Amino acid sequence: MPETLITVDNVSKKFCRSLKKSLWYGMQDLGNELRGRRHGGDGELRPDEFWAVKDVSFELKRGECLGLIGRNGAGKTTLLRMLNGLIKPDRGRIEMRGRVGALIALGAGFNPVLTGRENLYVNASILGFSKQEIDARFDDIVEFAGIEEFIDTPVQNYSSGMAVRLGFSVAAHLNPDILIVDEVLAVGDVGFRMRCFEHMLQLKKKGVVIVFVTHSMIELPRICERAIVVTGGQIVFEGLVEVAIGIYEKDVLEASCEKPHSESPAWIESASLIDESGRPKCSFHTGENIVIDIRLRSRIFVENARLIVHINSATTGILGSFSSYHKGLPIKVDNSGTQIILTIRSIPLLIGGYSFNFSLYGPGVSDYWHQQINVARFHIDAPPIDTLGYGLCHSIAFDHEWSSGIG
Ligand SMILES: Nc1ncnc2c1ncn2[C@@H]1O[C@H](COP(=O)(O)OP(=O)(O)OP(=O)(O)O)[C@@H](O)[C@H]1O
Repeated sequence: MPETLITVDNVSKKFCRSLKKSLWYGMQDLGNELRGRRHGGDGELRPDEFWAVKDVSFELKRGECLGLIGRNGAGKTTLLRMLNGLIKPDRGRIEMRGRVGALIALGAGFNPVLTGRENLYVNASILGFSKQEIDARFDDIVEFAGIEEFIDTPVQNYSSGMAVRLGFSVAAHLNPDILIVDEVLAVGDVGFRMRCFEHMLQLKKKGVVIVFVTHSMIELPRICERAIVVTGGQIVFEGLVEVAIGIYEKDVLEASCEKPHSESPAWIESASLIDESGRPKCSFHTGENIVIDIRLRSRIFVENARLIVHINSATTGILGSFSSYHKGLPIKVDNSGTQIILTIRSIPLLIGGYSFNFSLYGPGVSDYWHQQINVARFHIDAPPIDTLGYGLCHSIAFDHEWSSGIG
């Protein structure tokens, strides 16, 4: 049985929205602790306090990689900071067995006035490495970070990308048993991020436990099989990474149905995805046709209205657009309603969550009438792996083929 390296048992952390109250509560808690009483952290919330992390439990064994995903402010960084021992939970227990390498905040753990070299030695010696051990690893760390020229420059003069390069390199090269990586990695350029992923995969093979926070649903399945979705500080899902991504994307795609302006002559009444028999449908496979039933209505008879439809990925934004005007379809609308069918053939999308934006315009350039954002949501299910050809990845399935020959 692989050894459990991280145990998080019913952990909660609360914060206070008001700085003044937070200072006052801090003093109260300290007084209580000195008098040997339980501090306020154990009890219920006091005015202006809220749970940033609530009743979170999970375990990670050697060689496992856990993705932590959730909207902004969901509590991911707070959880990582507790794992790294930077802050104490108010309730619950965290056990970390082994050496922890962490990249949590930009430049975290670095003293800005010290050079990259000095910071590297300070960090490594805090982790228990002798000077000889650091000397032996120094070149690898600096070479991986790709900042040889700047290693004797004070870290305060580093760009954010350079600080992240050094931070990751130090955390990942000092024989960690546990590696904690926050989304700061996103600051690095694409080439560096790819090298980080390669390195993380190698560490994982060696049995290192990785906890990885990201907003990139493309990167996540590359190293994690399991993920936790956090909403409002609580775990709403723990399990297969593909399922977790679907749940997260549903949470991210907030529909916004704008009310039509009172002076708009026409508006979008509804837009829904249907199958061949006209029944609602929201789950598709790569290569299927998608049929959208759009209903418009107007106060007066209008001719030459224009409809523009955008297709969105939950994680990468707008992927493409369809314009009735550019396809030469003049739309007529009256107060008995108009039905428009848009068929998108052989949808070239891979697994993930998607939605549409609909914008209705009049015949004039500035006749903006009505818009609905992130509606008609749908999901592309995992395609058979042989049609995908390169594993699980949230993106577009390009029609392609390979050939090879010798000489
Ligand atoms: N020191 C603090 N004092 C008060 N509130 C805090 C503190 N640190 C974080 N918070 C709050 O706790 C909540 C969770 O923050 P956290 O940084 O953990 O979210 P996150 O999931 O990492 O978000 P993001 O994806 O934006 O980085 C947020 O409402 C945040 O404002």
